[in-house]
Formats: sequence, C-alpha cells, structure tokens
Amino acid sequence: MTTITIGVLALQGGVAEHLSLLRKAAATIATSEFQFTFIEVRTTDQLAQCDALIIPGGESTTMAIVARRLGLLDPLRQFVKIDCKPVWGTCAGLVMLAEEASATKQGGQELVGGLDVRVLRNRYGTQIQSFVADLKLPFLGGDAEPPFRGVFIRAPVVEEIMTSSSARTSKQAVGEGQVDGEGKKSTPVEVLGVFQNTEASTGGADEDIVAVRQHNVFGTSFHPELTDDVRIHVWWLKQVLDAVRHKNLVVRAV
Ligand SMILES: NC(=O)CC[C@H](N)C(=O)O
Repeated sequence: MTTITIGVLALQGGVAEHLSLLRKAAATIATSEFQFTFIEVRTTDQLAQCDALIIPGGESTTMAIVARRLGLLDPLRQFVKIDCKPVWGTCAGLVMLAEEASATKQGGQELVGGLDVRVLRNRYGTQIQSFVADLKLPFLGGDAEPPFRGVFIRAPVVEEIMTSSSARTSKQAVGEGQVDGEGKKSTPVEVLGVFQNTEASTGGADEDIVAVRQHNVFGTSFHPELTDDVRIHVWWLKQVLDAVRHKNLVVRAV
C-alpha cells in the first residue's frame, strides 16, 4: 500500500480545521491501494516528506515573515514551482500562491507564487464585513449540488489573470533565476468558481473570481475548512491521488 503524505503549513492560521476536514474527507475515499497521512509543516524536513500541501487561511503577511525566518520560503517555491506537487491555498494561502498581490501592507510582502494571477487582498473589507454566500462550483461535478456555503473572511479575490508574457516578467524567483518546472509552462489559469457580488457597497465588478487552478496549484478565496462540508477536500484529495498515480506511471515508464 502506498502512503501519501499531505502537509498543512502550520506557521499560523486555520491548521487544525483543515486537518480535521482532511481526515473526514480521506475516510470517504479510502482505497486498499493508498492511505493518507496528514502532518503539520513547520520545517524544511517536514515539507520534504510531503506529496502535497495546504496553505491555510490566516494572515499572509505574518505567514510570509515566519516562513522567511524559518528558511521555508524558497523550499516552498521549489515545492510549488519546480517539483510541481499539488498545493491548495485557502484565503491567505491563495494570497501566498499568487505571483502578485495588491492592497499589500506598505513595503509589500513576500509571496510563494505559482499561480499566474494578481490577487486583491481584503476585497470585501475588514473582519466585521465577513459573510457567508452560496457558491455554484461546477468543478465538483456530480457533487456540485447543493451550492457550497462559502465563508469569506477578509477574503482576497483574483483581480487579474496574467497573460503568459506578463507572468514571465513578474515571477516570484525560485533560487537564482530558475523558472517553473516543465509541466506547468503551458498550462493556463482556469477559473473554477465565481461569486456573484450583488452588494453595491463593495463596488467593482459583479462577478468575483474566488476559485482558480493552474496545473498543480489550486486556490480558493473562501474557507471550506470552516464548514463541515467535505466536498472540496474530497475533490482535492482525488486530484492529489491522480497526480501521485500519474507520477508513478511516469516513473515506471522511464
Ligand atoms: N481569512 C484570511 O485568510 C484572511 C487573509 C488576509 N486578508 C491576508 O491577506 O492574508
């Protein structure tokens, strides 16, 4: 039996909630072929054990500062962009996985990158402007109904998807001048979920992009881990399974 190790970056934020929902999700897709093990990631050694990673919600500026101090920023970039392992960022995690962010604190903030998008932080205002909204998420296929209860807390949205040339110039560097791993180069950003924003007070577009995927990288503006709905965790674990199986096939074929 193959063991797949899934990490949750545990520097700050909603770590326990993800672990709890991951365990529930894993129980629904147990196979005799694979088993999942879930770990908290605070060190480069722990990251190196992982086949896939979740970067949780919390505060992306704090997470970046702590990751820098622990020497995790470049290993995270390597994990996402060179090793191309499956990574999912929720809320602050989505900010971390963007190549660019706007509405950052003065002086900007460091990002991991991996998604060729610019996110707008705190799109809907402050903590007290948090809200819950029903989202139609067709990527869930047969599990798309009923709508998913999206929990938005100081949530970012994807305000721009970069063209391949603008993406090339803004890459968050991995080490010295390296670029993305082979597999990702030609994969466009897919919009997997939008929020119909009918609140005039928030201004701007009436359709906000709140879920995206590009090759191995998935991001959501909202917090599925703050619900008891396992559907997105189940979907993502299945994506991880596919990625691991595919890698196994490639390894065997060589
Ligand atoms: N709930 C959250 O994760 C908030 C994210 C926060 N606004 C940030 O930019 O990091």
